[in-house]
Amino acid sequence: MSEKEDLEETDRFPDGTIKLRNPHIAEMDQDILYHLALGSGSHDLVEMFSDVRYVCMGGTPKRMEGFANFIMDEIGYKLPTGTTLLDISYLSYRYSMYKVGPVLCFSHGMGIPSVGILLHEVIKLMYHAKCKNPIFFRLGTCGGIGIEGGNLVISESAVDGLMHPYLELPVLGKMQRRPAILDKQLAHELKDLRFESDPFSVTVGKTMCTYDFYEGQGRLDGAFCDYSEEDKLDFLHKIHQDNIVNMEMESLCFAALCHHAGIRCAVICVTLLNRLTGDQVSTSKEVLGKWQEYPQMLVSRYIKQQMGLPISRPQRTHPQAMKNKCVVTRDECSHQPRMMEGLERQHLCTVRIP
Ligand SMILES: O=P(O)(O)O[C@@H]1C[C@H](O)[C@@H](CO)O1
Ligand SMILES: O=c1cc[nH]c(=O)[nH]1
Repeated sequence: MSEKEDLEETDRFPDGTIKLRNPHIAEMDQDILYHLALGSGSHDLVEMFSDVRYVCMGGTPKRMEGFANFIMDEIGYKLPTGTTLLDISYLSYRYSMYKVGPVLCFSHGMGIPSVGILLHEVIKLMYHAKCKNPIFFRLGTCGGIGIEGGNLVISESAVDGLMHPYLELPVLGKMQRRPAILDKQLAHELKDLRFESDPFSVTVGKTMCTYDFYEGQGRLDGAFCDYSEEDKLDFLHKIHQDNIVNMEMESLCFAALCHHAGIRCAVICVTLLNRLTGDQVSTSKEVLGKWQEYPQMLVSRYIKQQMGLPISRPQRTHPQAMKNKCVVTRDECSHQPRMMEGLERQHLCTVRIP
C-alpha cells in the first residue's frame, strides 16, 4: 500500500470545501446524520455550520464542554443575544456537540468504533455545510511510554498494536486498509506554540493506538491477564526503542479517516502516567482535570494565531479548572505554596486571585 503523505489541493474543491468520496450521498434526497441528531433535510446545515474552520474532539462530554467555554473566552466570542452554550446533539444521547463561532467541539467516546462513526458524520457535516479547509484536532489523554504524567504528546504518526501504520476494517467480507497519516507540519506548528512558562513538556512522536485499554495496552490490572510483568515490560521497552512515545485508542482511525477525506489533522494528548513504571491511573481527579486542559491550551493558541489574535500572553489558568486559584509554575509564584500530589513542576497555590 502506498499513499502520498501530504494532502494536495486536489483533495478538496478549489474553494476548500470537502470532496466526499462517496457518490451515493449526492444522489440522496436527504442525509440523516443519525448520531448527531441532525439532517440535511431537517436542518439548514449551511446556515448553521458553514463558518466552521476548527473541529476539536475528545473523549468526554465534560472535557469538550469545558473546551467550548475556554475557547469562547480565548477568542472573545460572544454567543448571539438570548442564547446559551447548548449541546447541539443532545437529542442523539450519543455524542455532545458545541459550536463557538468557527470552532466546533465534539465528544467522541472511547475507541475506534466510536470515533469512526462520529468522523463519518462530522465529515459529511463539513460537506453538507460547505465548510472551507476545516482542520481537525483530537484533544485526548494517553499513557506515556517513557514520559511522566502531565506532559503532552503530539502524534507524528499512528500505528496499531502490531506496529501497522494503517487502519484495517472488514468491508463486504474483505479487509480494507487506510493509511493513518497525520499532518507533520501541523504537529510541529503546535509544538512551537509551547511557552517556556508552560508546566508541561511537548514531545512529537509515534503513537500506538490500541483496541483496548487493558490487555491491548499490556496492563497487568485488567479482569484478565495471561502474561507476566516481565513480558509486559519487554514489550513496552521494545516499542519504546521503536520510538513509540504514547498509547491511546483513537489516533489510528482519526488519522486514517481525516487523511482519506483530505482534511488536515492533529492528535494532542496529555499523558496520565508513564507506562514504564505503572498501569493504574492513580493521580487525583482534580489534577487529572487540570492536565486535560493542557492540550486545549496549545490548540487554543493555534486557533488564535490562525485568527490573527494575539497569543503572547501566557495563560495562567483555565476558567473551568481551579476556580480563581493561582496555578503557576513554582518559580513564578510568590504565594505560600501547597504542593500537589503527583505534580513535580507545579503546585496549586491556595491564594485566590481577583
Ligand atoms: O480522549 P480520551 O481521553 O477518551 O482518550 C483516551 C483513549 C480512550 O478513549 C480513553 C481511555 O481511558 O482515554
Ligand atoms: O494509559 C492510558 C491512559 C489514557 N488512555 C489510554 O488509552 N491509555
